[in-house]
Amino acid sequence: MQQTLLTVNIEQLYSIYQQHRSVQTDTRKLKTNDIFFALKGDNFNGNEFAAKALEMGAAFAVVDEAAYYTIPEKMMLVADALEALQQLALWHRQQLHIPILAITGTNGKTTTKELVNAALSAGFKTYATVGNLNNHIGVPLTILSILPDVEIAVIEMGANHQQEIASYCRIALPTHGIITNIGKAHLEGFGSEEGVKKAKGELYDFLRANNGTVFVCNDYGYLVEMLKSIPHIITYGSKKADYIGESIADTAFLAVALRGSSQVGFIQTQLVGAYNFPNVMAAVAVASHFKVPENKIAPAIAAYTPSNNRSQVIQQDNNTIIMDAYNANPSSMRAAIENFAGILAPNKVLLLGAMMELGADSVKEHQALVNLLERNHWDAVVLVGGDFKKINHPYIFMEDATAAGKWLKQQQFQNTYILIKGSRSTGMERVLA
Ligand SMILES: CC(=O)N[C@H]1[C@@H](OP(=O)(O)OP(=O)(O)OC[C@H]2O[C@@H](n3ccc(=O)[nH]c3=O)[C@H](O)[C@@H]2O)O[C@H](CO)[C@@H](O)[C@@H]1O[C@H](C)C(=O)N[C@@H](C)C(=O)N[C@H](CCC(=O)N[C@@H](CCC[C@@H](N)C(=O)O)C(=O)O)C(=O)O
Ligand SMILES: Nc1ncnc2c1ncn2[C@@H]1O[C@H](COP(=O)(O)OP(=O)(O)OP(=O)(O)O)[C@@H](O)[C@H]1O
Ligand SMILES: C[C@@H](N)C(=O)N[C@H](C)C(=O)O
Repeated sequence: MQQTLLTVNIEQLYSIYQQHRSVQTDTRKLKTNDIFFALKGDNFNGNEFAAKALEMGAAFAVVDEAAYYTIPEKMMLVADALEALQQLALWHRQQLHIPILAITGTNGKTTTKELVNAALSAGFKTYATVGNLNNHIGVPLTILSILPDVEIAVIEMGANHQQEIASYCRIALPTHGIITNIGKAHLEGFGSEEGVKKAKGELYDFLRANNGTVFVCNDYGYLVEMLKSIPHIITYGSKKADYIGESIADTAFLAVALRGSSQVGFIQTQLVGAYNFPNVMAAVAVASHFKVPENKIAPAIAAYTPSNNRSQVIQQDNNTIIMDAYNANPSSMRAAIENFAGILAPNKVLLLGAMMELGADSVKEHQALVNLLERNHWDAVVLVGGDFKKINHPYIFMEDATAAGKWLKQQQFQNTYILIKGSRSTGMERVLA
């Protein structure tokens, strides 16, 4: 059926959305009455699934190829289904008169988002990004999941190139923002750490131009330098800040003692690593600012347990395994190794997978990690795959995580702390499979 491509009739689409309030881009996850958006990806053309989505019980489908506009009464044909999804999200955002806190940064976005959401939920009806649905599809899907009774929303924004955070801000219209930190990740797309700073700074640019509020870790001079002309600034950190805490991290799990006038008190977290200190403090600052009762903040943060191989602690026989295999980049690797070095434990072993998406800096960054490792004594170090193969080091090298796992089983370590970390695609969690 030949049809002219249409621009989005946003009011009609919004009226359909208001009847169902559930949007899906994947037939494999479809629920009855979802509105299906046919996206194009590397492997499939979502348009091919639109009719099937309706058969499966979708209420409506948005397609962007005329050949698939086969059931006009239940379909809308638009020029670009992804753009339609983003426009619908913006329209919905404009109907929500609530604070929206955007969180970006190199490391700790998901953990900070979860902690902030946990702390805010102790006083408000909240909605937060699920998992790390933080990109050009995930951000609009997150906004469209905010129901009318939500009082505050927390939205994670990821990026691997310039102008990406700016584009998400134009959809989410955040009123508040956090850049967790700036480090080395996705250098392939950002070019350099300076490029990462510029890209993450797009959140501050938006808040600066829109009378927004920034929560910032005052310990990071490079973030403080970026705050010029931000209308409202709330600081947290280990000294000289609106919310001051002390990190107590001599066991695997971080504890934080609040100082100054805060009544939040002492927080025993279930998070490994002193590097989670600013993530916890961000949650304290946000919840306190929004006036969540102070006696409810510490229990809410303490109850949060990480998942999905993000710094999870696993007891196996009498060994303690820190499974941090969700992702890796030079900054988070450095933080994890330095934290591991500081843990008081008799025996320590590291299995580290290669880091991805580092472009021209990749070999240099892998070499820098080896130099860092060499500053400490370890009982064993296994480096796995990728650019670890291209550098000189005194450690064991394995081609992949499966081989590293076989090696680990043969060792029969006792009373040992074992750190497992690597980029997503190295799948270092397979070491324990
Ligand atoms: C487009 C899409 O949603 N793809 C998802 C799909 O992938 P698959 O390979 O199977 O299919 P296609 O992409 O080719 O599919 C085209 C469409 O067809 C649909 N479809 C396919 C088969 C079928 O039987 N029925 C169908 O309806 C399909 O759903 C598509 O709409 O499935 C995968 C498995 O579930 C998904 O992983 C894949 O999702 C992609 C990756 C995606 O972008 N999902 C977002 C919702 C999201 O937010 N994902 C996050 C990861 C975000 C991330 O990596 N963030 C980075 C920084 C951001 C960088 C940004 N520039 C970028 O490039 O993304 C970070 O470091 O944090 C997540 O899933 O966790
Ligand atoms: N504040 C921090 N500083 C350095 N590294 C951190 C920090 N917080 C978390 N990490 C490291 O990053 C890993 C992933 O944490 P998290 O998922 O919260 O980050 P993220 O920025 O959301 O990553 P992604 O965007 O890939 O989901 C942790 O397991 C830990 O190794
Ligand atoms: C998983 C993705 N968000 C990410 O962090 N990528 C880095 C390069 C990784 O694979 O660890």
